[in-house]
Amino acid sequence: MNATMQAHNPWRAPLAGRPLDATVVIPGSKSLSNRYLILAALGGRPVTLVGLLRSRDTELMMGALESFGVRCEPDAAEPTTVRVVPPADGRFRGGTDVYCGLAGTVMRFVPGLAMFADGPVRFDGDAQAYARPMGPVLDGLEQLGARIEYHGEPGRLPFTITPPASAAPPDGGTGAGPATVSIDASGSSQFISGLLLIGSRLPGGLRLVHTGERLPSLPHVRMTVDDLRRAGVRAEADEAARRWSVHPGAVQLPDTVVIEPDLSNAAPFLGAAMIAGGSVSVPHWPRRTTQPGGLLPGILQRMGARITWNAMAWDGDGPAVGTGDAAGDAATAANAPDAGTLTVTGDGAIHGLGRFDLSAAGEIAPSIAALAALADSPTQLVGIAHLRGHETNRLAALVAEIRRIGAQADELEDGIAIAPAPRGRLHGATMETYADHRMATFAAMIGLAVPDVDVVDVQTTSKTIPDFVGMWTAMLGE
Ligand SMILES: O=C(O)C1=C[C@@H](OP(=O)(O)O)[C@@H](O)[C@H](O)C1
Ligand SMILES: C=C(OP(=O)(O)O)C(=O)O
Repeated sequence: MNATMQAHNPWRAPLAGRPLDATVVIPGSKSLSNRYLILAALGGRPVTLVGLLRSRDTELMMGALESFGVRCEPDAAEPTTVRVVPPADGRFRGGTDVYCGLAGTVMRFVPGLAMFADGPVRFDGDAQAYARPMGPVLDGLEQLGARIEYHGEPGRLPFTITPPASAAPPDGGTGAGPATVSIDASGSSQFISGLLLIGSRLPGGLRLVHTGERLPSLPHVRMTVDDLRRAGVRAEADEAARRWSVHPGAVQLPDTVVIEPDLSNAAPFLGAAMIAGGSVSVPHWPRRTTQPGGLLPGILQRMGARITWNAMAWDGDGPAVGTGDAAGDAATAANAPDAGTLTVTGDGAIHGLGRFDLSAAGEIAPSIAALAALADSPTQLVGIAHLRGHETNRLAALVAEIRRIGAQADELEDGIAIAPAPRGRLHGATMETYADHRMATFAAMIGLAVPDVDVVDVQTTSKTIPDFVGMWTAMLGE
């Protein structure tokens, strides 16, 4: 079915007929995949990425890198293994076009690479991407000496970046000291990550100051710092002062990097166990992670789920090795593998969260909102004003779709208030998805409990999941 037919033929979300008993293998993390692709491109020798996400956002990233002269070579037998070969002279090709689609990680991370191109680079994306904020990351590049020409609205796609002659920032060009850049990243953590990723390639390194009141998605900034360190870069964070610094030097990932599953994309599947009852297991769940999806087990537990990791109970922060024998517990913890199987078990009862700050993990808000709409008490998700600049205005979209099925929801200044109705009072509807992958998985979750839910353009899930419908129906045993 092509995209036009999809739009006219919504997908009937399957109702869960019985409790679940499924294991779901989740593809690689979008955020880690696109960071490692960039760090590999900035290196001096090839890197093999194992478990790379192959979906629209990572294809767009690889397309962008290839237009700069980087080679991305998927393994013929295993396409999620990709060898990234940076240009021999370390210089990116300019005079080229980058298409960002609707991918925040492409539109906010790739402009920094244009600093090292040998000519101007023009950036464009989906019409809907023109609404996403871009200004602060581009202001940051201007502070580093780039020239930005906006072809539409200032601070938005499309635009052209002309790099400085030597990627030498005006105030740090001699390499004597770091360039200092001040930006307001309250609209997206990706503005910070996009600048930190290139900091070590600037002659004197980079000192970055966030001037705004709020900083969303802090785990994603920590992920960037962690990944830079993995690539041998000295990076420091003073989160209290909202300052980061990256020392100048080479970027080189290990020869092989294994990518964790996308824990945020696990949310609809794990949440399904709570809605339908029964269990859903996700293998390869890391014991420790920088992904914000690492907060999911704790949140789902609070909403009433029973959680285990490798058959050990979850204590809110991680696997509890609670046998009561302290010495034995310490030994078990030390010997625990780096990854194990996370299992969520539910009985259909879901508790609201009350007032809950989700600023650390805004990208899982749609999945939590689906659970909240089916819960037995209200939830207010706060700290997520910046969701208005995600793939769509997610606060408005969630309010519209929750009301459409007969529950109550209202936009707050920095979030959404959800007042569930008893499940029997909810009713089916054709649910809009606004070209937003997470609004499609939100609708699929609702459809597990509410009959006759049709999902418009379910294919939009391919932004970060290559075969959502196949995975969902397999989970349901259909
Ligand atoms: O750096 C990243 O990989 C991401 C950061 C977050 O962006 P925001 O800070 O704009 O929410 C997140 O929502 C997005 O899905 C991925
Ligand atoms: C906000 C998201 O994506 P992006 O990387 O496009 O910002 C998301 O995946 O929820």
